[in-house]
Amino acid sequence: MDTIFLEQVKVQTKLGVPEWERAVAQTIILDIEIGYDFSLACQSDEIADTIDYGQVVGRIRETLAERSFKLVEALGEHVCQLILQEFKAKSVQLKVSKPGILPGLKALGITIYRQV
Ligand SMILES: Nc1nc2c(c(=O)[nH]1)N=C([C@H](O)[C@@H](O)CO)CN2
Repeated sequence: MDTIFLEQVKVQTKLGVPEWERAVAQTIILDIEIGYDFSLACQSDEIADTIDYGQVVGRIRETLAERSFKLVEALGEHVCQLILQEFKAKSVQLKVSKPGILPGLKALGITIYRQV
């Protein structure tokens, strides 16, 4: 499977189990691998034949600015479904990192894989 990767995408969103944590947006970091057959785009050289990664980042930032989640797991599922449904991706491998949450570690979070 061909993949498009987006590394260390910084996104502002309201995320956290306690209510106080969801009161203010915080920065989370996404690493995304999108599975898609872009062999047609390799031949045509047309953006219409692949997934426009700029559009993907824009939609993720837009939706996460509007939404609020308690769990990083729920946020991850939301992002995966957005990419699969809106961009017709075949699969999504996603890592969601929350930096600076616990003392003594750089970041924590989840990885999630979804495919159609
Ligand atoms: N498995 C998870 N554990 C925890 C989460 C989570 O989203 N998934 N979140 C929290 C809190 O939001 C914490 O990060 C800050 O108070 C705790 N555990």
